[in-house]
Amino acid sequence: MAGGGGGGNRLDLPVVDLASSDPRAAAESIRKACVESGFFYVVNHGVEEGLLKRLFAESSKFFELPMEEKMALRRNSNHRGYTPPYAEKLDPSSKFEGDLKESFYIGPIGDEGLQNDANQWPSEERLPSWRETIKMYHASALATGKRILSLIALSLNLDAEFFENIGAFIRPSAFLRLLHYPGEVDDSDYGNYGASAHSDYGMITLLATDGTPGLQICKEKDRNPQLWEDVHHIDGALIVNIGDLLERWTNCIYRSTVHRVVAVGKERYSAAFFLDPNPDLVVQCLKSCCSESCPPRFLPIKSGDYLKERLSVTYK
Ligand SMILES: O=C(O)CCC(=O)C(=O)O
Ligand SMILES: [Fe+2]
Repeated sequence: MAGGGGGGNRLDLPVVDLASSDPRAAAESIRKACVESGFFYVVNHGVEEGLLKRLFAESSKFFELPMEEKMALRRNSNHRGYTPPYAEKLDPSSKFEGDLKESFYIGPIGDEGLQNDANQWPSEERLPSWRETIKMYHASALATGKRILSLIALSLNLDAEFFENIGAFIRPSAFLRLLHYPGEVDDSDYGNYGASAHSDYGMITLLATDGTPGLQICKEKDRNPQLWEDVHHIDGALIVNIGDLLERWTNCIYRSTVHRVVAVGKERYSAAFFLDPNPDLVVQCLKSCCSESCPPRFLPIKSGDYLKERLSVTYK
């Protein structure tokens, strides 16, 4: 164990079958999960097992490149590209220089001609099947994310097409973050985190991991002492969690739960897909989630403005 908070209690989160013939029942189980912890699993999610394997293989090929090659693709002003270890601190109050992980961001993928594509890609000579694999995974995760959001809409007694109809998917801000956590760490990093405590910023996150433990959630961040619970891996399932924008839409009925990744002394790979709405979309409390006695807790805000504000405090 390389420090970082130790093991937490084991959690039993619901497993939602996306191929269920009873979407109302699936939506009901999502509602319960979103109210209780903001985390659940999905199975029969439509992302092929072979594609996930290829994604992880390509991810490790990238992170194994020499540091100067990775740094040549350093995160640009459009928030795409490579971030080295220690350059990002998800919990700004952490006493460490930065989180242990290194990561690579791929944003919405532009047209075939790539004129609209602000992404950075490793060269095809170096990693021949990288771009194709990432593009396939991005598209597949986006399709799955939209299906989950239609169930989330049903779970809020809205039409299944609610998010589509308000324009959330016109130019969705869909970012894939490949993550690599080191195995052994130096003594000076004793107690540091792979990813320090944070909530996700947008609508939902779809998380795939290589099965290595480390992810923990804290359902009540203001409780003293905090209770951190392990989110264990289920083969074939993706982990889904609610982000801040859905918490704002639902006036905190659905929870954007704080989570972190502790160092477990073993190398770890994961891929987080953040499905966030069109940046111009105004996010405001749903009518069904407020009343005179329970007024909206947040002012309406443009999705893009909220995400920018949160990102600006995360990076040095
Ligand atoms: O790697 C993980 O398991 C979690 C990553 C995460 O929370 C994030 O990237 O926002
Ligand atoms: Fe996260």
